[in-house]
Amino acid sequence: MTATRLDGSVILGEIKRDLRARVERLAEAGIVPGLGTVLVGDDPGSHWYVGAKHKDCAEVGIASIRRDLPAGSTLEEVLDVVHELNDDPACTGFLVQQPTGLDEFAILSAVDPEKDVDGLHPTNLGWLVLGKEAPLPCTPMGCVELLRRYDVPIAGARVAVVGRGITVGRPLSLILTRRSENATVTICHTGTRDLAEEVRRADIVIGAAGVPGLITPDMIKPGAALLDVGVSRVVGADGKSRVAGDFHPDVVEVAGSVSPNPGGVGPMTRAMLLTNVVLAAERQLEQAQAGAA
Ligand SMILES: Nc1nc2c(c(=O)[nH]1)N[C@@H](CN(C=O)c1ccc(C(=O)N[C@@H](CCC(=O)O)C(=O)O)cc1)CN2
Repeated sequence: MTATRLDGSVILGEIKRDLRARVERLAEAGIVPGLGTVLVGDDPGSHWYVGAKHKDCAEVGIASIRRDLPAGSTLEEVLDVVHELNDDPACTGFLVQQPTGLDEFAILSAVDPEKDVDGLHPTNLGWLVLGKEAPLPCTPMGCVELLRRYDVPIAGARVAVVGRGITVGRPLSLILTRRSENATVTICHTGTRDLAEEVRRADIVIGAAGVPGLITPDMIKPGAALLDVGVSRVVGADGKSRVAGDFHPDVVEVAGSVSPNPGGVGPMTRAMLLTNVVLAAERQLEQAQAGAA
């Protein structure tokens, strides 16, 4: 079987084109969306992610506000920058790049929920639980959008989400069980008695455990769609570091479709971030127009 490649880079390009048109319409109304990022420390991966986000913004016409803090910054110093961005009218939405090595809950809670383009503020996660509209987390929405764009049936599908983290596994399972998605979801984690059995039943498998090669070909139902969210770094026999996903590479022999890694869910995470920034700006325009009427 030759698995279809669920190419996130191609979809990122399409989404950027659509967003550029929406940003132009906002500009006609006098609004320039602005994305703020807060980066703590000198982790090369985090620097790459933040740099990529600002490059994406430039291509779409979104202004960039970048606050880089040195390693060893305190929680208070990070919170000062968060409060500054909460109050900055040029900043439509912002995020604090994770991990910071600090109290992530205190940081997430300090972000103005209306500017929370990561969709990870407790209030916004609460709205998701309640089924109300609010900014949605970027990686989970990226997974759903990737499946939609490649016409992978979601309604009625059995989905195994491997990983129960706050940024991916848990919110993704909530999104997939909304009426608009209508999937049946099993969340697998370190306490799952028989991972292979749970995964083998699934039409769609999301690997979000961060354990390289955890999900092997014998666990895959023939024809299933696989999304790899794992971004562990391993050193190969050549001594070079590379990204290793949660799926064993040979799963392509059994699956119907597979997201490459890199090039799958990562670019979709960036696409959803841009979408959240534009949506936040559109909401702010609507509120301003309603206030003026
Ligand atoms: N505040 C947040 N922090 C983090 C998030 C997040 O959603 N919000 N997610 C991850 C990192 N992340 C976004 O910030 C992210 C991950 C991957 C990519 C990406 O495009 N990856 C490329 C390959 C990169 C490589 O070669 O290493 C790909 O998959 O093709 C973008 C953003 C943790 N922190």
